[in-house]
Amino acid sequence: MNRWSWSDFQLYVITGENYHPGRSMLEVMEQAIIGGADIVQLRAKDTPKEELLAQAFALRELTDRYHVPLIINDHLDVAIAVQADGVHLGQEDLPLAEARRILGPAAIIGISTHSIEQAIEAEAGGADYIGVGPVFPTGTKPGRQAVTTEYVRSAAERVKIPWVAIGGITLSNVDEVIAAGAARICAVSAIVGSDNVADACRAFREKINQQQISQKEKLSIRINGREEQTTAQSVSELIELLGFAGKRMVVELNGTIIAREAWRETEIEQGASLELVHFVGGG
Ligand SMILES: Cc1ncc(COP(=O)(O)OP(=O)(O)O)c(N)n1
Ligand SMILES: Cc1nc(C(=O)O)sc1CCOP(=O)(O)O
Ligand SMILES: [Mg+2]
Repeated sequence: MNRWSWSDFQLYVITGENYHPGRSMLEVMEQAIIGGADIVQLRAKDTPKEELLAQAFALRELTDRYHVPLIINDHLDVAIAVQADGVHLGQEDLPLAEARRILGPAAIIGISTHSIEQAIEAEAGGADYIGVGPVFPTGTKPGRQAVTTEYVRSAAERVKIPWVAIGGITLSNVDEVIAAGAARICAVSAIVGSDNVADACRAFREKINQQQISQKEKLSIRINGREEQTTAQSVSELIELLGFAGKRMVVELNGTIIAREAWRETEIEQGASLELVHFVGGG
């Protein structure tokens, strides 16, 4: 069965009421969902509990209508009261083990991490996903040191559970974050502060999808012992892309010499190993 699972999410949108004066949290988040937010978090740091609870009930009703998972930031009691799908906890919030004990195995528990050590600890502790950030400095969390795309790169290499890049991510810098290995993006200001929230979400999703398509199309191969990525599908295409077209070459593919006449129909597959010898000069 090909069912969507919450962990397939690509775009995670968090509320940020200060960013949209004159528009309600609900209308902004509905636009975010229409534009493609596939997971939503209620985060309202300075809102009194009673008001927060009312917002959570309203957002639960909205997210249920669109079948989008709802995460509550910090407050387990609110998450339980509104039957949210889970909670998001920071390094200084309730410990993960306590939250799991209270919420049970079905709840989605996300943990903020700011280093690979914290990521590994959260993964080992049973987190369902982690936040990786802040990638860039952000006014939403002023004074926090940016972890840079270096941490995104380490997360891409080492974290096995779903993880989402967060912090100062905009349409102008998201390509860098995706190029560093992020498959999931989270944003507050760049989305809820946008004049057209739905279009902002569409644009984020488009960027995530574009990068993933081009990553998928690339093959990892070895050329003369070096790891390379290529879009070439045949030996002749590879020779052209490398700028050797028309040159005198010997091509060995996976230990077999390939005659020039066979270059066009000889396919290059994932993991192929090539030795390319280019003869310089005459004779
Ligand atoms: C998806 C996601 N990642 C990180 C955070 C930040 O959580 P925390 O460090 O607890 O900070 P506050 O949001 O509580 O100020 C998040 N909320 N969501
Ligand atoms: C809430 C939050 N947590 C972060 C973390 O790194 O843990 S960064 C962040 C702010 C994200 O907002 P914006 O998209 O406006 O930068
Ligand atoms: Mg928190």
